[in-house]
Amino acid sequence: MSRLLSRRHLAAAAAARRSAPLACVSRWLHTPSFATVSPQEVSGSSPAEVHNFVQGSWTASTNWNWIVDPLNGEKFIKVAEVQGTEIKPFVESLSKCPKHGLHNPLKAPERYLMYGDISAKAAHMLGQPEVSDFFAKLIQRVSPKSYQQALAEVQVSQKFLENFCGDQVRFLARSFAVPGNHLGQRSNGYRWPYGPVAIITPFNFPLEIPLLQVMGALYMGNKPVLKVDSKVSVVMEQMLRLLHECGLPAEDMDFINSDGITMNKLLVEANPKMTLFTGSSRVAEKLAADLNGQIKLEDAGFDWKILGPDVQEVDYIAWVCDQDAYACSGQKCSAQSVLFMHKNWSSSGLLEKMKKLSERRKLEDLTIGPVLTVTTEAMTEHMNNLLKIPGSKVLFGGEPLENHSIPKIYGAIKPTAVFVPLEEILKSGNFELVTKEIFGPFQVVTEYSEDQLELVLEACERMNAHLTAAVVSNDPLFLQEVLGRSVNGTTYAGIRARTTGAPQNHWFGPAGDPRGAGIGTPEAIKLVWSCHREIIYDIGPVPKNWALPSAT
Ligand SMILES: N[C@@H](CCC=O)C(=O)O
Repeated sequence: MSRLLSRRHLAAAAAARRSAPLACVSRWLHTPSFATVSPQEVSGSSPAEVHNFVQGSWTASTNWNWIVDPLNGEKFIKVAEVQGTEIKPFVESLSKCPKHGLHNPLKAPERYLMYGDISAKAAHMLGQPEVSDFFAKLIQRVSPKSYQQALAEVQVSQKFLENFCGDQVRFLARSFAVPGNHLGQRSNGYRWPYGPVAIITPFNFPLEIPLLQVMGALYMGNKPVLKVDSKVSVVMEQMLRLLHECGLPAEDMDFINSDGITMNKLLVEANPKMTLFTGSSRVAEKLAADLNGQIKLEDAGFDWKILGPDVQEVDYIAWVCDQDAYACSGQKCSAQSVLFMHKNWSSSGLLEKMKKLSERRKLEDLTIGPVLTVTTEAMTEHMNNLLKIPGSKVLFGGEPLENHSIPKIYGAIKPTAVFVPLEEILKSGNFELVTKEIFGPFQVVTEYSEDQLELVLEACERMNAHLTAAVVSNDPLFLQEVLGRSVNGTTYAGIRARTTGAPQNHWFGPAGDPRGAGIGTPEAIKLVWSCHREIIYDIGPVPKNWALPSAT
């Protein structure tokens, strides 16, 4: 089936190349060898197809789910979504993997080296300009963001793969030994896989999140089934083809497209030993209950930034605020949702500069664009609710984007900032509303005076998701105070602090929740994708003078 399908694909691709006009031919010439789509060619008249991969083969399904182009509403990608009645091969595939995994420190250790080699090849391939360009453009088609933002995602993924070349995968599974109490006894601590696992990832980082998580799972010896939001799964489908070309064994992981209900059914039936979920808190809580807590989460964040009393580098900080709140149209789980500004900044011109920067953003280059999970009406309604709070006002934005063909199901709004007084934010009737995460280009701004830092810290304490944060100050005592009394998992501190743009070398993940997952670093991989196993060797000899003790 696999060969058949991929041959069929290649034939179709070749036919497309042959019949294409000259401009298209040159685009196809630049399409990488593993690819079955061309980012420039995908359209209503030439739709892309996304398949599933299970038990070593590419498969279709009885049902195609059409994805619409977020920029014009045209049906442009059809995804073979597995139905509830079709999950058997996926259940069987996962159950083929034992709990002790495909490899572990005492079984098939050569596979750690194999994954070092696969990573080296994949890093090299992804580093080729035509390949990174291919992925950046494909990301742009399904999760509209500027070319630079899309490319950054590819570069983070490429560097991550470089980090785990050579011996670096086996070093992830480094064990330790502690001397025992008597001759022949010692304890060894090992990083052990979970075996069959599942990964569910969202639309906003179509490559970075699924790739980093799936590779981490594989490195530690697990067999994952991966489900990416169907709106963007074409990107990871193409990446999987690249990985196969780089030597990823076909049986090591499965790739499924389905709706949430079918995925839930699969999880309940296949019973993976660990599920990693990245996405909304609502779904996260449901999964945690359905899967009896066998889950790790990287859920939403109402991420905050505090500007300290020392006003400096206003232009730079305005630019970072603009990037943090509005790059990718605010659709990063790390996006700045609230800005606490010390009163010293009021006369610095910061807010005017932020307004000017937000006005540079335009749909043509996707520096602002469609919001995939919140409609324009919902964002406007949220803003109007905030405006009912005494003392609140629109600082800038607040209007729908104009002259576009973004379909109604998606949102389209100008970068928006709403001011709400700090005392009002803290009132119990308002707090939930003000700290509701809007996954779009939307932030709340407030101000605090010297004696109100307590209130700011109280607000941060009362929030219930603690992903990223920024403390913008070079005052060491201020930093110490704020950092010592907060919990966010990825916190930037200092005058250049930001909330977004964590590369592969910064742990990225929430803190303050025992289910919190991380992504990117060796620590994140070890924590999420392996558990501790201790083997206590006690091989003797039994002392010559040993005598039977009395009963205890
Ligand atoms: N690197 C991205 C987050 C990726 C999510 O897991 C950011 O910093 O916004």
